[in-house]
Amino acid sequence: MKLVIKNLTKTYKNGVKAIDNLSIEIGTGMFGLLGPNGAGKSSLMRTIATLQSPDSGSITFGDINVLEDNMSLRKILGYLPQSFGVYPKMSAEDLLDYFATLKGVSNKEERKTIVREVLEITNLYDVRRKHVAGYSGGMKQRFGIAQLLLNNPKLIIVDEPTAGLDPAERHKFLNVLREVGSNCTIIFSTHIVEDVKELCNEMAVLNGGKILKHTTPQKATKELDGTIWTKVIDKENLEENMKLYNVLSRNFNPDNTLNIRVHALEKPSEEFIASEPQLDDVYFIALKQDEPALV
Ligand SMILES: Nc1ncnc2c1ncn2[C@@H]1O[C@H](COP(=O)(O)OP(=O)(O)OP(=O)(O)O)[C@@H](O)[C@H]1O
Repeated sequence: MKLVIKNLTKTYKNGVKAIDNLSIEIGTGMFGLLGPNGAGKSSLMRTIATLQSPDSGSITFGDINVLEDNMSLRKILGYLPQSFGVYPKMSAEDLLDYFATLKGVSNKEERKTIVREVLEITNLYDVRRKHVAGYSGGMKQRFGIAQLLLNNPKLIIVDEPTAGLDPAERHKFLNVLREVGSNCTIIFSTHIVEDVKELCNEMAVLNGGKILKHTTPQKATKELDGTIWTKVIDKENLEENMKLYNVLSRNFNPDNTLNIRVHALEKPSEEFIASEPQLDDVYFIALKQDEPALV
């Protein structure tokens, strides 16, 4: 099923336009929504999840007119907000059983089956009797996925789920999403480029409430072939290099020198070395092109 968003605009009461005439189509699979803090990711996700109304525009998912028929969407929606709040002192198994009851699974045996299934998918079966309140950050996020899977959703929205997870937990979490994502639409927001690279078959860069680029990770990096260059510089020379070249990013080396990455159609000068394009480059180029020109 396809999610189709047309001319969506959302302005908050304080006057901030968080979504600005945004249009996009998202098909089945893992879709990564990449953007810096304040880009409008959560605003877009909350609007799709029917938790807030836009000023104007339309959203459809398959045959469902999302803005006019909230309930039909909610039945097939799984949503994991940025922070899920405080968990009661209940075991994961009991809490999921309770959530399943709330979601309308009234038959006890049916609940038992679905709860076991979602615990297994999220790798929490062995710790099902532990209190969710005592889970690690990564386990809590996987529990978040377990709860949203209870109604077998066709559209899953997860808002920055890897923020604050250590590398091992992040890896486990992404594996769970990968497994879940094969036959539904998952929209996954993040400011970690690596998440999108590892997980998503499609992606968009969002900033200022607008889609700056909609592409696939493979296509986007291929487009940059032959245009990314690196050079080692002394940190004192950064400003000068920033003036001369289109510097996308810089990293410190152990000897306190800097490695700069530059975008240019031709080799900018002799000292530069050609470099393989990375998804980070795609992200920084999209954001830079959106910057107002410096006067
Ligand atoms: N309830 C609200 N009332 C007023 N302004 C808001 C509200 N929610 C978000 N904003 C503003 O809207 C803009 C977009 O915020 P949003 O949270 O959607 O961005 P985001 O990309 O999810 O950022 P983050 O990664 O920091 O969560 C920001 O300028 C933010 O301050």
